[in-house]
Amino acid sequence: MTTPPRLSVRGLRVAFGGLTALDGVDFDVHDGETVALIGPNGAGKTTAFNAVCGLVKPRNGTVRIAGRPAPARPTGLLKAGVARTLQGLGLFEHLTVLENVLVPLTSLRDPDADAKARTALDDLGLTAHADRPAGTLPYPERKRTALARALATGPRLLLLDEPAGGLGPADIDALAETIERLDCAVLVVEHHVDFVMRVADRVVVLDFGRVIAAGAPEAVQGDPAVEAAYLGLEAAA
Ligand SMILES: Nc1ncnc2c1ncn2[C@@H]1O[C@H](COP(=O)(O)OP(=O)(O)OP(=O)(O)O)[C@@H](O)[C@H]1O
Repeated sequence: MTTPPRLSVRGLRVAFGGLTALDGVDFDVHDGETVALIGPNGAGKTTAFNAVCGLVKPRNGTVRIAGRPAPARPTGLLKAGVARTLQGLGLFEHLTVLENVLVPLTSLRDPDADAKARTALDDLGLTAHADRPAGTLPYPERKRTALARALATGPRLLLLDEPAGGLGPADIDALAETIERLDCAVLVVEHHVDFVMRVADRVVVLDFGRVIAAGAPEAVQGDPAVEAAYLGLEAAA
């Protein structure tokens, strides 16, 4: 029997009132693979991400994690080995960096919570900031705190919504190195084309709620439909 993909999305359809945001979207993410979901503004990337996280309820379609229906609640997702970072970061600004990273580990009642949180902080160069309230840190460090919080749980599937957004070149480079070191499955929604081309094993391109191309980054980059829909616009900007 073949192993099911870590994440499998089939026939995903999401509508907001009369607006169809996603219309029959299929994609998979396998263990050890980084898949980027790209597309122009309004293409449906965040909606797809939110449907995978259970934040948006699809009208049709399925989201499966390792062959099982994806849990909708945050703790259920964590137990299924899924961690995510959101565009808005969602940090508890008055809690320290360490306390923020401890939050999901505590909800999982992990007996090694403290050691895992400190290791994640160390891995992301945040140890010196461990006892500072998260809200007092500069944006790149707050963003790394959100990533540390996700990585501390040891996810099998990591979902990243615009991880490079708002970062400068040095921080984007460090982020790419961090992602390249991971051995879990990664789904990343991102606008930054160079970053996507660097970290993604496969790229899925959405336009008007449909998948218009999927494949290796170089193949997708040269696809005329993609150039017209997204990369062309981006290059002309
Ligand atoms: N909560 C909502 N209510 C109504 N319409 C929504 C909602 N969320 C998204 N949409 C609409 O659904 C479509 C897809 O939006 P979505 O945010 O998923 O696109 P995106 O590809 O992530 O865009 P961006 O790159 O700008 O973040 C857009 O037309 C958007 O206006």
